[in-house]
Amino acid sequence: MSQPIGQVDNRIPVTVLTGFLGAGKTTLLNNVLTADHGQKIAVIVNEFGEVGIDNQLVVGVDEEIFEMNNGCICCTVRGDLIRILGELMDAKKGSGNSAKANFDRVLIETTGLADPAPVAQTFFVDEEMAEFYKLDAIVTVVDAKHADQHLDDGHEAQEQVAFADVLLLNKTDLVSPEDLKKLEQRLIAMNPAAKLHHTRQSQIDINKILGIDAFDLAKKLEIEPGFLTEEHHDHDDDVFSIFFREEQPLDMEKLETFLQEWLEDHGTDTFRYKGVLNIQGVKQRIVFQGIHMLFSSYPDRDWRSDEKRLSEFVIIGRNLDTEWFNKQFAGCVATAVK
Ligand SMILES: Nc1nc2c(ncn2[C@@H]2O[C@H](COP(=O)(O)OP(=O)(O)OP(=O)(O)O)[C@@H](O)[C@H]2O)c(=O)[nH]1
Repeated sequence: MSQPIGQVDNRIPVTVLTGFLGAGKTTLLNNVLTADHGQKIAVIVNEFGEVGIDNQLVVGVDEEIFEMNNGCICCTVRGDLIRILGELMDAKKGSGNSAKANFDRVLIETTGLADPAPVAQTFFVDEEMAEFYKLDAIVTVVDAKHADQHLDDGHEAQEQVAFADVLLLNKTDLVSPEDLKKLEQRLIAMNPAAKLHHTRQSQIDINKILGIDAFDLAKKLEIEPGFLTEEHHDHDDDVFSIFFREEQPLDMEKLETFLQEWLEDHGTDTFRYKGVLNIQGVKQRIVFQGIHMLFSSYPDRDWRSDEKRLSEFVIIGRNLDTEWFNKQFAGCVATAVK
């Protein structure tokens, strides 16, 4: 909803952070949350899969993180999004839980499988939402290494690029300058209006992504004339997730060996795998990150004495053999230390 000319727009700005699985959204979110900007940001995180791993990977800061799991923000959990936004709005207006009122902008990280259009739609179709919130920009993180594959393959990645107000062409360290140029041209052809920045580790001056007043409803209606009225359910139904949880310590080598074996033949269909692991003999949590054939792990903070040590791991992709994975995971439990 636009404001009459001359009237100050006091609405709460909302930034929607999108980008395909593993592109660098959580990395960007962490950069924003740790940057010195003095703003209070209410963060809403949505993950595909029953259990969120991202909430464990988001830096510990004052901001409250609202999690929405078990579904995709653009369909099954859109009700959750509206509820959380409603609660935040009530708190700010003084009629709700005052503990939630301490924010001056909202940042929504969507799952990599989400179509941003219905998320954006939320801020236009409901009058109360539209009066209180203003969609500031849709920021799409693009994985320079895997973008061509994702754009060839799926509708969601294309929508994420087409709907962006800002495109962060991330992971520029993983591709040659020639490939980067080609990809940049492809992105510009798909969405000439978006501002495009090259990034590594999603490093960007936050003034280029927050408070930029870039969302232009008229332009979005040109791309998708049914934007305000249509139901958007263009999902690739073949994509699903497998979740694994184990309280006994794991053997890292066994985990890497079976993943390697799987990826040799199924790397293309294995979009994203990640987890926080309890590894035998290691006093830190091990964060594991994988995207197609590329994976790595690193020690994070020490396990705290007041928390349960456990491993949680999720794999998202197509044609995943759930039975095989469950067996392999179970086989990764470390044998007792001698
Ligand atoms: N080489 C390289 N790796 C990066 C870069 N940016 C992020 N990564 C890594 O890519 C992996 C995925 O990053 P995330 O920020 O978790 O990606 P995401 O988009 O939040 O992932 P999902 O929420 O699972 O869709 C992590 O291991 C990051 O450290 C980069 O510029 N270069």
